[in-house]
Formats: sequence, C-alpha cells, structure tokens
Amino acid sequence: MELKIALLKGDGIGPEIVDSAVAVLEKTAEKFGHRFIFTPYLIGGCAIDETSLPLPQETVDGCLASDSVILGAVGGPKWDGLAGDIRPEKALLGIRSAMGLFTNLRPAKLYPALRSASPLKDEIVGDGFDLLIVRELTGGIYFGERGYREGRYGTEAFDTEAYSVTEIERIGKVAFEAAMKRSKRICSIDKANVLESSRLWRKTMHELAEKYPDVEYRDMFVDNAAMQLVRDPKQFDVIVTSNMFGDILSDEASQITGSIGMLASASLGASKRGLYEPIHGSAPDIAGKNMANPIATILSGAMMLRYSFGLTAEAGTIEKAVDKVLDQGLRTADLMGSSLDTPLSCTAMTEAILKAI
Ligand SMILES: NC(=O)C1=CN([C@@H]2O[C@H](COP(=O)(O)OP(=O)(O)OC[C@H]3O[C@@H](n4cnc5c(N)ncnc54)[C@H](O)[C@@H]3O)[C@@H](O)[C@H]2O)C=CC1
Ligand SMILES: CC(C)CC(=O)C(=O)O
Ligand SMILES: [Mg+2]
Repeated sequence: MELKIALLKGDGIGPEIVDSAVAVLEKTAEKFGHRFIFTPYLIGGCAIDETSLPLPQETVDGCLASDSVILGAVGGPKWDGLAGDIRPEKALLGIRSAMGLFTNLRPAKLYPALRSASPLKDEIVGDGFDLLIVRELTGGIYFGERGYREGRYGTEAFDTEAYSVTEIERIGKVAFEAAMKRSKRICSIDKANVLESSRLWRKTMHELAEKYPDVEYRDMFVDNAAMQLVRDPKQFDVIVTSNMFGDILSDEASQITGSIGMLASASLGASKRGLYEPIHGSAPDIAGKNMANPIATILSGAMMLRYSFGLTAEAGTIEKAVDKVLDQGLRTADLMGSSLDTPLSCTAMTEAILKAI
C-alpha cells in the first residue's frame, strides 16, 4: 500500500515522539512492503512563531489531502500569555473540528510487565484491567459559546457546555458498537444531577441503550466515576462521556496504567481518515532532554494502521514489539518511579522497539 501521512509534530516533546513513531512506522512498512509518504505541517506554538497563526490553512489543507494524520502535542509556557483564540491549544480543537473528528478512542490497559509502575495496590489491580474511554471530541464546553459579560460580581468570564441529541447519539452509537465487540458492558458518565446538557445526554443514552439489549448499560456521575476509577478500575469496560469529562478521566486512567506516556488515542469521524495522538501534552518540563516516553505515540501509529488502513497484522507487529521491550524490563524514566536504575532515553526506547519489530 502507498499511503500519505501528515505529521503534526507541534511543540515541546512533540517532535521527539513523532520522530519515534515515524521510525517505527517506516520499519513496519519496510517489513510488510508498504510505502508511507510523510509530510510535516506546522501546528501550535511553532506555527505561531513562524506564521503568527496556530493553525495555518496549509496545515488544514494538508491534513484533509492526506490518508491520515499523526500528531505529537501542542502548547507550552512560551505561548501561555496569548489570547484564547490564538493559543496553540486552539489549533488542536480547530484541526479536530475541521476534520470532523467527533470520536476520541482512548484505550487504557495495564500491561502485566508494568504492574509495579501502577500506583494501585495488587489487590485492586488483580490480573489487570483493560478499558476503553470513548470521548466526544468536537462538542461540549471546549467548543461552546464563551466570552466576558457583566455579572453579579462585576465582569465575569464564561464558557458554555451544550450538546444536541445528534451529537450525543453519534458518539453513543460508536460506544455501543465498541461495547458489542468487547465485553458488552458500558458506563455513560455525566453530571446529570446538576447539568441540563448532562440530563439530555443521559436521556439520549437511555434511548440508545434500548436498541442494544445485549449490552449491559449503566450511568454514573463524573465525581463518583473519578473515585471509582482508582477504587476498582476493573468494574469498567467501555466508558462513554463528554469532551471535558473524557479529557480529565483519561489522564486519571493513564496514571493507573503506570504513566501518561503509555496512552495512545485515535480521533475519528465519518471517514477513514483519522488523527492519531498520544493523550498527553507537550510536557515542557522534559522537552529537549530526550527523556520522553515515545510509546503512546508509537501505539497511536499502530491504531492508525488498524483503524484508518485496516492493516491489522502490521498494527499487531508494533503492539507486540512494545509488549516485548516492556517484558524485557526496558523503561523510560516516567515508568521507573523511585528506582535507582538508569532509565532509557526516548531514542534508546525507540531503538529497542525497532529491534523488536
Ligand atoms: N494533545 C495536546 O497537544 C495537549 C497539549 N497540552 C498542552 O501541553 C502543555 C503541558 O501541559 P501539562 O498539563 O503539563 O500536561 P502534559 O501531559 O504535557 O504533562 C503532564 C506531566 O506528564 C509528563 N509527561 C507527559 N507526557 C509524557 C511522556 N510521553 N513521557 C514522559 N512523561 C510525560 C510531563 O513531563 C508532565 O510532568 C500545556 O501547554 C498544555 O496546554 C496538554 C494536553 C494535551
Ligand atoms: C489541549 C486540549 C485542547 C485538549 C486536551 O487536553 C486533550 O485532548 O487531551
Ligand atoms: Mg488532555
């Protein structure tokens, strides 16, 4: 297969981890006789520095003209003082919206080899957990009306959470279909005891649940869910939730797998073209130090092969290579806790994975 892949390296550790994913994808392509053509485009802070825009039109056009997209991360302290509309993060929301990517699949599983990296006790983790967070990605408070207005205590800033039945139904269907292929258990997470948008979310999910009688459905308030994730993560299989709740709960879920540097994601819409991105940010505290864990981005590349291109064996090869290096005890610093051993650098971990392919 010959495939065009747009690269959005972004800021901070973005370039380091995307380079790792590219190396792994190139080795996989070579092994299976494919040709991947990579084209880089600017996004985020680096785009602001060069063009004064966080999301240049050329980047949007390039992504829409490619077969799929790999993203590193955007943002950093250098751009934190900018107005909301020209911040790096606005570009990430912009490209997800421009590509129509309303679904974000965030799998969180505990690798047996990383059991000691999880902060949870053995009796809680048992033989591991494997959950899939299905996060709505182009609606809710990240996209709602916002601004400043005169309020009770003077000028106030506001952001709005809004969801339509159409938006809830389409993400719900993705989650129910995913549950049908897994253990047929789904938990919808909302704040329906307070928010009107959550009450519509819950009502719509209940109606959808009737169409999937084989799926065991329940709902939970988000504050309870945040607690239950660390109390007993194994109770969950598929979680479906809104944009902001999914963002927050997936960072929490990542840490119980050992590190946020492990969690990949697929941002998907109606077409096969997706955007594949680690769940973490640009990690300015470790950027440029060759310390980042590249596995989340490498596994995002594997998700791209599986979801966008249907290259299941190729995706499996990358996932098995990751399993193998973890089984060998190889670790980047984020997975080592207080161990006195020397951690692997980002490039050394990438080399080990390349060797295992
Ligand atoms: N998808 C994206 O582009 C996202 C961008 N951001 C942006 O990233 C910047 C930093 O945000 P933070 O809140 O610090 O979140 P972050 O996810 O960048 O970092 C949180 C902590 O996790 C560590 N970490 C993250 N990824 C890692 C990896 N691959 N290997 C090892 N350690 C890793 C970092 O060193 C840091 O201590 C901000 O400008 C934020 O807006 C945040 C989240 C998502
Ligand atoms: C940086 C934000 C736009 C979003 C975020 O944190 C995420 O998608 O994980
Ligand atoms: Mg996030």
